Amino acid sequence: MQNLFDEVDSLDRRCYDAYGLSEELLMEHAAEAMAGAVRERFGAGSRVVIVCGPGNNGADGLALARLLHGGYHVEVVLPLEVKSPMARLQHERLQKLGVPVVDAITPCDVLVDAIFGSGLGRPLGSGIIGLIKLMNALGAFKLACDIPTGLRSGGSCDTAVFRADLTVTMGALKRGMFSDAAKNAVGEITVAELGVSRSLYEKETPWILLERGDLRLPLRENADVHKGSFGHLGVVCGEKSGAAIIAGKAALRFGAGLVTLLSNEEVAIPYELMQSHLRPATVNAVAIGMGLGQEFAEQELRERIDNDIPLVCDADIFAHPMLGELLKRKRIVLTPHPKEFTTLLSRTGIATTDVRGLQQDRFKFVEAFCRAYPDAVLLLKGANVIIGQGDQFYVNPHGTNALAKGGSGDVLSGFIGALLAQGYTPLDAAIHASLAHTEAARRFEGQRYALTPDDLIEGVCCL
Ligand SMILES: NC(=O)C1=CN([C@@H]2O[C@H](COP(=O)(O)OP(=O)(O)OC[C@H]3O[C@@H](n4cnc5c(N)ncnc54)[C@H](O)[C@@H]3O)[C@@H](O)[C@H]2O)[C@@H](O)CC1
Ligand SMILES: Nc1ncnc2c1ncn2[C@@H]1O[C@H](COP(=O)(O)OP(=O)(O)O)[C@@H](O)[C@H]1O
Ligand SMILES: [K+]
Repeated sequence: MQNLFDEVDSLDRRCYDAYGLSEELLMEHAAEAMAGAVRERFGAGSRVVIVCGPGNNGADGLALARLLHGGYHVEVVLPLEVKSPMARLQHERLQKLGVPVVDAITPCDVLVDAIFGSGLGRPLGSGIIGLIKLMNALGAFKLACDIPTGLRSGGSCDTAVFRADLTVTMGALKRGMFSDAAKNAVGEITVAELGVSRSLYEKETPWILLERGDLRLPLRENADVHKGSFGHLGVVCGEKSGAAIIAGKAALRFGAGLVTLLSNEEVAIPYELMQSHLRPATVNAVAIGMGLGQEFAEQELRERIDNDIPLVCDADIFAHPMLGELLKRKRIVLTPHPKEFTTLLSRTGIATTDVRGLQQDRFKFVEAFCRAYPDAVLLLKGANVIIGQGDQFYVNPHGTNALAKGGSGDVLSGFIGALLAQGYTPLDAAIHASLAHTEAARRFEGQRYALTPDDLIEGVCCL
């Protein structure tokens, strides 16, 4: 797990006020970290073009130019007037060293974006937009200083955004770098320590980035066990039975001792799953919503979930009349995709927004929902999954675009249901099922376009 911050200004200030460090010292460390990243990947003499903006992001770039000049063939491009005091100081130093400042970007091995960082405060002008498009079209290795230019701190992107291969971010990980839109821009991310170790630079934060190694599988440790030891998941099987079948198969594969599809009529299902009209007494967790449609009358549905067993709720449940009733429950995991989350937000009166508005401010909307429903666990799907409960938030950035296919979400619901049935808390079930889901996708050996729900289900066999 790593910490995520919505701003680092207060962390920088603590370096000055509590640790007695100076802005210049922090900047030298920032530049040295980028220089290290270049040296690791490119030999002396390689061509490095550094595009520097008016503020301290530009100043970082100018300091980088000083560090590399002599060993590398460095050129600096200054599309805007150098403004901040630190940028002016670094610029003067470059002039004394004779580092070439050029008007146009020429072919190079490394292209560094130090135009804007955390200070991007208004929309990019057309000149900078054109420049970023040109930079993105170049074949060089692309390094972003702190944050790719065009990515705003809330995680939304301007008309153009620098598409980095590597972002060297200063001091700590910023939450905005883990929005869905940011995933196109940030590339690999490394954190530069700025003169004190990260543990001293960072403070407590409610936002956590999940790492692949955080995954806790439902391993079977005791020998004297039977199928009943691993829970019984009921999957409500509605109009589109395929969705419930996928979830059921996923749950069985992820360790649930028994899985029963709760259906209204006889449906053809794989032989390893069971089927029942009523909820068997041993069912200790229920998955509901996937492919539900209009199949059940409210009373019929209520009968299937009428005690306080944990639920995982997906898909059609967010538009269902019973939503309000379900949200009163204590043990519930909600797994909307962005469109479904806009429905959830509007039906709960928290916000009226469309998918575009939601995606521009995913973190804020998740916080607002979790404030209003502190018992519920919310898992907002997307390129970077957000999981929240109360005032604790986690981001799972490990999914790939191979998951962008019908049925991937049904598999996730099945995995969550399996962990609920095996006794995980709703929050742990959401976290570890999500990590298993993304890990299974990453380990798939075929092309990204080829991953099917069955591949994901098979994928959890060998994590
Ligand atoms: N504060 C610190 O202690 C450290 C800061 N560092 C660097 O400093 C950066 C932040 O520096 P700044 O706060 O100067 O911010 P930036 O360098 O990101 O940009 C601020 C400048 O750009 C202008 N600007 C903002 N949006 C614009 C737009 N759309 N079009 C044209 N001009 C625009 C502002 O008026 C201001 O002059 C970080 O991203 C990081 O790279 C690092 O050196 C590490 C230490
Ligand atoms: N580009 C992507 N990168 C990473 N994960 C993705 C991407 N697109 C979709 N996913 C994941 O795939 C799943 C899709 O779920 P959902 O849209 O509910 O599908 P369905 O309802 O068809 O099963 C979610 O877990 C989501 O986070
Ligand atoms: K930048």
